[in-house]
This record gives sequence, structure tokens and C-alpha cells, in this order.
Amino acid sequence: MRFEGIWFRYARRAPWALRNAEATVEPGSVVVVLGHNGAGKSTLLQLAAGVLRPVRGAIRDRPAVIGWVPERFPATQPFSALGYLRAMAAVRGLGPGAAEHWIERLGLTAHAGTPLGDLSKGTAQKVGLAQALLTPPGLLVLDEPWEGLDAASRSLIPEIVAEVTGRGGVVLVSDHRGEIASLPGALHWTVTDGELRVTDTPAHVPAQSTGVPPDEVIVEVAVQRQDAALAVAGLRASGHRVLGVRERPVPAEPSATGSGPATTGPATTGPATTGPATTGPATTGPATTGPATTGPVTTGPAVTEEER
Ligand SMILES: Nc1ncnc2c1ncn2[C@@H]1O[C@H](COP(=O)(O)OP(=O)(O)OP(=O)(O)O)[C@@H](O)[C@H]1O
Repeated sequence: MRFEGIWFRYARRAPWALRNAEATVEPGSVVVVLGHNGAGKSTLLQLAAGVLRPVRGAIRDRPAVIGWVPERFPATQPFSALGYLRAMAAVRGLGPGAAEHWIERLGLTAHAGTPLGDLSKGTAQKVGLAQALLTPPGLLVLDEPWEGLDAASRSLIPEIVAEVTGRGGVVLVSDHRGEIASLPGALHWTVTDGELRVTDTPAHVPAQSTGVPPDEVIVEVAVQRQDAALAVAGLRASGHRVLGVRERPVPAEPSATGSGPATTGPATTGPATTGPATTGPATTGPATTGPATTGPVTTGPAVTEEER
């Protein structure tokens, strides 16, 4: 997925909330978007999700299925938690059981019958997360997902992130609380006063930060694009940890840090996997492309004017 020269502002003469953002994110990657309050993180994430449209520039190769969890889940609708998720599942053409699965998985059973408006912030946040996951997303956008979650629930986020990237999906997540440490291997983008900098590319992620202990090695393999999800699942089933899925090999010599595409180099290559043994054919970069079909929530999309 590529951000090509994205400019955005909320009104015709308002200051630019995002200026000329350029970046590329490869299939199977996690990007943590860092920055101060008001820097433009949520704006960038909403553009990524297709909730906002760029005033200038374009987002290319966005996965077809998008899950978006906004910073604040809009809990003002006349549904119970389960009723809401069932309605969202029905909208997406899912059979019975999808809502119940996520109610159980996210520990929401005790709140299934509670009206959305009566849920605590953290519980409402989990309902927001559940709706984004009803259909497995190729792009999952999480705006401050840890906000309001208790210690026991926080580990859900890395688990879910790993599941999405393991299928070759992309996860963009904003973080101003320093929870980034729980997402080893994540890339870092920093937004400062509307300017996006890619502060960590795959070539710059030290092996240590991918959480590879000394008794493990990283094995890079390439597989056919269409086999990626299966290969990732196979590697996991064999007890290996899949660190990522990407389109291109990491350059031998790290290039300079700075803004611009997250990776460079010719196409192909699979993800890095770790484990005691080398596996056979393995993983790689699926890249679902196509139009953005945001799947989530309840607030109406804030679509802006074409050009201001
Ligand atoms: N709906 C809106 N209408 C007008 N201006 C907005 C709107 N949403 C955000 N802004 C402005 O756009 C700029 C970027 O805001 P944004 O919410 O993207 O920042 P952020 O980095 O996500 O901040 P935080 O960490 O506080 O959530 C800010 O100046 C903000 O005031």
C-alpha cells in the first residue's frame, strides 16, 4: 500500500493537517504511528482507512477489506453489544456465529446484553475491535487501541496484530503511550506537525527488536504470492514464528533513514521466519489490492471536498 503525496486539511482555509505524506507499507507489516497530540496521527490513519479522502495525492494498492477501530468507539446507538455485532455481521453477509465468536474471544460475554451506551470505555473499545475483525481484514487500522484496555486485555492487541500480518495483512496502529514495545518488529512512522517521516524501515529494524533470541536464526524464503497465507499458516503450525511478509528483500546495506518509501529494492522474497529448523517452501507477500471498502463502525464517513 502506498501513500503518494497525501495532503489533507479539514476545511478550505484550515491549516494542513497532513502535508505531502509519502510512504509504502509492505504486506505482512505492522506500522506504529508515533507523534504528539494533534500531530496528525488520527488524520493519517483515517486517510489510510478510507474514512477521509486526501485533498491531494492518492493511496494506492489498499487492501480490499479494511477494519478500522477509531480512537473513540461511537457507542450512542440503540444496540446491545451483541446486537450491534450481529447487525454488523449481517451487513457483511456473515453467517450466524461470527458475532458470538468475537464476543467470546474478546471477553465480552458478560456484556453481550449491555446497551452500547452503558459500556465502560475499555469494553466499548473491545466492541469496536470486534466489529473491525468480523471479516478478516487485509488492512487493520487501530487508533490508540490500548486506550481504556486493562492489563489483561492489552495482550489481545499483539495477538490480533500477529494474526492479521500472518495472513499477509497490514496493520497501522497509533500509539502515544509507548506500548510499541509489545509489537516487536513493527516499523515506526512519526508524524510531526502534519509531516510524516518514515523513521524505521525494515533494513533498520535491529534483529534484537524483532525479539529473536540468540538460539534462533532468521530464514528468509520466497513463495508464490497466492500461497502466502497458506505458507504462513504452515510455518506457524510447524512451530516457527513468522516475523513478517513483504514484497521485496531487505537491501544488504541499510540505506539512509528518512522519509520516503519504507523499503527499496527489486521485487519478491518472502518473510523472515525464525525457529530451530529451516523450513521448506514458505511464506510471502500477498498484497490484496483493490478499492477501499471500509468495514467498520457507525459514524458516517467524513468525506471531504476533492480539492480545497
Ligand atoms: N474533525 C476535525 N476538524 C477540524 N480539525 C481537526 C479535526 N480532527 C483533527 N483536526 C485537527 O487536525 C490536526 C491533527 O489532528 P489529529 O487528530 O490527526 O492528531 P493526533 O496526532 O491524532 O492527536 P491525538 O494524539 O491527540 O489523538 C490537529 O490540529 C487537530 O486539531
